Amino acid sequence: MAYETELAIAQKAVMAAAQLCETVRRDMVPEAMEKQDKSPVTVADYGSQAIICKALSEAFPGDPVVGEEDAAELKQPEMRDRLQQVTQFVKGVMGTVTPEDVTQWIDHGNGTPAKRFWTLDPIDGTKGFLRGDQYAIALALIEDGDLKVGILGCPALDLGYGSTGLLFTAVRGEGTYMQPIAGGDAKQVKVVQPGDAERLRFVESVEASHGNQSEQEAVAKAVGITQASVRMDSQAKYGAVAAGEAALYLRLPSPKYPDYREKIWDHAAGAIVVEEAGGKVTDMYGKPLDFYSAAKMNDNRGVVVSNGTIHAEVMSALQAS
Ligand SMILES: Nc1ncnc2c1ncn2[C@@H]1O[C@H](COP(=O)(O)O)[C@@H](OP(=O)(O)O)[C@H]1O
Ligand SMILES: [Mg+2]
Ligand SMILES: [Mg+2]
Ligand SMILES: [Mg+2]
Repeated sequence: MAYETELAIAQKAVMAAAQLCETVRRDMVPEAMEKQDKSPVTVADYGSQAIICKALSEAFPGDPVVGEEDAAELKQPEMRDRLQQVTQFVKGVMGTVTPEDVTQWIDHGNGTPAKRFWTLDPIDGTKGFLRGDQYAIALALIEDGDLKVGILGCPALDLGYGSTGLLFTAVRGEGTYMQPIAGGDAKQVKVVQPGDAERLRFVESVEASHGNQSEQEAVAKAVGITQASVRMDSQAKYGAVAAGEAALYLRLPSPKYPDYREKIWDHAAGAIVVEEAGGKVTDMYGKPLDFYSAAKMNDNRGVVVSNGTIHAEVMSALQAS
């Protein structure tokens, strides 16, 4: 199997990060700290990035990591208690560590795209995490401009499989697998097959400002989806499409933020998980997502994720609208 070592190490790291995130939600009411761009971050986002970056830096010291968070704010003197808190949670998962270790590991995630690199969202859907809803830990390996490995940990996702917490893994050319985070067998998953009317559902963000819900509804209707959307935070939406529980995920630019550009860590892991399950991922104009030029996907607008068979129809509906 290709990328066996990468997958094993990344999967173990994502599992450990998931354990930290769930511990934070169990032990405290996580509080949002505000980043410079006004978006929220929590001790769990920092702890998760520390754990995963440590594992990657040890196993693959030459690979840059393009992660969402950095430790600049956490290193400020007035943040000492917060850093202490993050350190305690990281300790709980991996034993002895110092605050300096933690900030160094987090900053290992300040890399830039290269011939081969990882991209990491330590908690995708921080707002969902804070609300007690869905969130995901998303890690992907990009080589020569192509997604090669993706790991998507969804600690609060169940999809009716009887155990809460699902992990999706994908290696290019080798399919997508889903397994319970709590332990158990991995099974291969496939997107919705044509004609499966019951699963012809669409998913979108809970946060209205992360998309354009009225246009998303109109497009879904135009391609024959009659059920109301399922709203879900984070890349768990990609998991739902990969597992065949939804046929479409629409993320159209919010009219409130016309200049917003999607970030690679918000889509990389999810995209390979869906593609390897037989689905298709493009921007709203049908262009492939650019995961290698920069952290911001400057030349893409919106994201459309489908089971593949309805993709062309969705593109026509978008053109018409
Ligand atoms: N105006 C906007 N349009 C699209 N995505 C946005 C956005 N503002 C923030 N986001 C992204 O939406 C992600 C959450 O996605 P979702 O809405 O699917 O749960 C956030 O990831 P983080 O939570 O990792 O910061 C953030 O990167
Ligand atoms: Mg964020
Ligand atoms: Mg994110
Ligand atoms: Mg995040």
